[in-house]
Amino acid sequence: MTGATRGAGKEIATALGEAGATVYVTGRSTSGKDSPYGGSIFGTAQLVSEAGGSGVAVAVDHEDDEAVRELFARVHAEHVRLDVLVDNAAKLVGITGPGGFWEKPLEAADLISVGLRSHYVAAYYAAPLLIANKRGLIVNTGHYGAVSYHQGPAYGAQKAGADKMAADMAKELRPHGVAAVSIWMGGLDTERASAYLESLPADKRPKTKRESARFTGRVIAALYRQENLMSFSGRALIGAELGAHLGVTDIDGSAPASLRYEMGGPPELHHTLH
Ligand SMILES: NC(=O)c1ccc[n+]([C@@H]2O[C@H](COP(=O)([O-])OP(=O)(O)OC[C@H]3O[C@@H](n4cnc5c(N)ncnc54)[C@H](O)[C@@H]3O)[C@@H](O)[C@H]2O)c1
Repeated sequence: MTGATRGAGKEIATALGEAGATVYVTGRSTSGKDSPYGGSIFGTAQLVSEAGGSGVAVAVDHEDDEAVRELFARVHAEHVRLDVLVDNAAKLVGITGPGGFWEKPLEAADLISVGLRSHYVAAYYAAPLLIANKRGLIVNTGHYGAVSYHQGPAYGAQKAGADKMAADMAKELRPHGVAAVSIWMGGLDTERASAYLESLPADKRPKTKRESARFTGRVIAALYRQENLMSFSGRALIGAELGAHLGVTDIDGSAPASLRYEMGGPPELHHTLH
């Protein structure tokens, strides 16, 4: 689980812990004090273990290819097998706020590095382990911004790129029984997103119901258990629709709403699944 000190990654990791998984939790922060949003790899690893799994904190900067190689070498040395890679680490800096992309910090483009290139690098080192297992799943955390305007061109390129990367990886991994998908999440009340929304005037805050990233983690766990896992491979999937298909509900028992008709989406599940 990459990029799991806080936000979506923390909740997805915890849900995988609920499913009994050993989860290698990556990120840079070991103290939670180096980000305004808090959160550390140790904090998340503890949540995974408290949820019923086994959390392993590994400090990894996903800009550092060698650190990523060492991560998977460690997974191999300690467990030999790997079932699921969730690629989620994302450098979301300078993206939000008013103005055109040229008026915001150039750092926004770093999302292509940590958020897209980093997904490729993690999958590159994870693939041999997943292939050796003869069954596996790579998930890129995604969003409707892949097909509609959301937070500008860097965000859109990263989201569309992550979907295409999953599709093309899926083609090459299929003969090995390894699936690759993107799962689009709706609006989440993460620490970073909540701080941003609170900075907006009340009438500018989105009215759509939020979903939890724990839900996404539960959907990933359920997807991995499907006998027909490979029939999902290569697709961008709206988490709310996939959850409904797999019978997964959110932590409050509700069914998150698909935002397909507000924000666009990929082909509907029932069009291509059999
Ligand atoms: N928050 C939402 O509402 C929402 C909705 C849909 C999709 N998403 C997507 O989910 C993903 C995660 O979003 P989030 O809201 O949890 O963001 P976040 O900023 O809260 O979390 C990003 C994670 O990536 C980590 N990270 C950043 N740079 C890193 C690096 N160099 N090395 C290692 N880890 C690094 C951070 O430490 C953090 O753990 C993003 O792609 C985002 O666009 C978010």
